[in-house]
Amino acid sequence: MKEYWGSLASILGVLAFCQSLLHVLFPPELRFATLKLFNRVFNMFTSYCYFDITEIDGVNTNELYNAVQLYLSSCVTISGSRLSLTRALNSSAITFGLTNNDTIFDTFNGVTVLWEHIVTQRQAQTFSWRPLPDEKRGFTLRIKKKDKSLILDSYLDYIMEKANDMRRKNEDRLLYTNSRGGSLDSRGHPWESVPFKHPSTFETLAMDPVKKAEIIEDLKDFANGQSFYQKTGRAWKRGYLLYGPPGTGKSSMIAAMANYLGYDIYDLELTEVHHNSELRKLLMKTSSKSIIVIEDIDCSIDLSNRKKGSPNNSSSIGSSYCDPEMRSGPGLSTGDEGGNSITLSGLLNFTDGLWSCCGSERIFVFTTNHIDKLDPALLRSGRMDMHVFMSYCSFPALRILLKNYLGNAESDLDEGVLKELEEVIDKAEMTPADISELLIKNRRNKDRAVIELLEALKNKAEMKLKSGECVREKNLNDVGEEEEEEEQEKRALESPKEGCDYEDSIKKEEEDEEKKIK
Ligand SMILES: Nc1ncnc2c1ncn2[C@@H]1O[C@H](COP(=O)(O)OP(=O)(O)OP(=O)(O)O)[C@@H](O)[C@H]1O
Ligand SMILES: [Mg+2]
Repeated sequence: MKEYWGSLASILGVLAFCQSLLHVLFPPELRFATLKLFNRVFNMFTSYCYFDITEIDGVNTNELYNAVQLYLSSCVTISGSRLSLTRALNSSAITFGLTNNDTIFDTFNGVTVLWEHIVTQRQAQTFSWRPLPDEKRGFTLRIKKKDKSLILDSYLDYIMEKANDMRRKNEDRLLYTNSRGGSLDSRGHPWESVPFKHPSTFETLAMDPVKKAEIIEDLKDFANGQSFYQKTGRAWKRGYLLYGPPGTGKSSMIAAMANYLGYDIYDLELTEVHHNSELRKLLMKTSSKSIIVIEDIDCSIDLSNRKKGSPNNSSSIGSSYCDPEMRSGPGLSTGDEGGNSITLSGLLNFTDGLWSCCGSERIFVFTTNHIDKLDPALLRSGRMDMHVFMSYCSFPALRILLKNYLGNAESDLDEGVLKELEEVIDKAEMTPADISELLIKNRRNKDRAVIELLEALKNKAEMKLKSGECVREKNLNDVGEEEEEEEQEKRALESPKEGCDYEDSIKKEEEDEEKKIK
């Protein structure tokens, strides 16, 4: 041990001697040039190149530093011996990062690179308009010289993209509304937002599994389809029309879509928009990766026919959304694209015109209870690419609801009861909303819940059957009466005798009248 300390002391002595020798040989003005020279010589012999990404670039925060930090948090496993944890504002997720002077290897396109997180104390505070942190932080990226041209640009692009994705997923998503009308907030923004916390997912959504899988696949293709849309010259957007009776899950489906893709939702209240130009401004202020929703579109705007009511092929709504008389009045619509009122054409341009392409990766979803009321122009592919019928509860959908509310695995349910449910469910025409209510009420007693549900379904099916029979009977009676009336009319027309009688009686009446006058 004594020897060890002895040799260490002599090494330190030699180093101190070298340092003073350097100071003598290289005065300060030469020192920098010498270091540069050393660096060059070192660079000539090393097979690596190094890139420094500092946290603060001059006085601005370096975006790339934050992106790298976030990106590396996806490479660092929780098993690491020491990790730094962060939770950003508006985020419910915790991310892991490298601590001071830690290193990590990453592989991109088959090339392995090394990242080092370097933290040093900042020298005495230099003058700055903005207070700088005490620590100087940065990442150093080490890449083999031969790989530099192969991956550097694409690797950094990939990191930025991945980090943006992660940031979006970690951040709470927002639900925007234009309920303030056309007025802007202090930042000139027409949308108001609240955190979006709807728990609906495709797993909890009760609908036909085949249709559900089709929609999920479509959404996945859309979200991963940037190059496809670029290649085919199409705007990167997609339209879904959800239609069906109330309580069949149209709004729940929108929430599930947003949760699946991690998109924000813009809930557009058309009745609050008064001009086409306002509609355009709202569109311009929506962000990419978002779902723009117009619920109950048939109630918000007269979409019966573009050609009807206006000389300019536009259906007017203006301030008269709910007044049928005013709605159909042709004089009301200016059809003015310049923006005196919202027109159907304005809405069509909103979804499919040139303006619809400002921003990208956007989904339009319209919902309605009455698809037949919508103008075919609105429904055509390119505007509404996928029409999804949300039907009354089917048997596969019922299974999902039972699992959601009662936690019933299929094996828990009695075979006989299942069979009865299957037989009666389609005849009952009950919505998932109605069934959900029944199940919530009895969720603490599973057996009772299933029995009551079965009873309710049977009653509803019976009522349906009876009302169906009544309607059929009434139709038959109506047809019978109509036929009889038709027969009488026919007879009246065909029978010349009856016709003569009628003429005779009129003649007789006239003669009586004359007699009276005389
Ligand atoms: N398909 C479904 N899957 C799961 N839950 C559903 C479904 N349909 C309805 N529900 C339940 O019923 C409630 C109402 O459903 P939702 O608001 O999605 O119906 P909707 O079709 O949008 O009705 P409306 O046409 O009246 O707007 C939801 O909160 C949800 O709990
Ligand atoms: Mg709804």
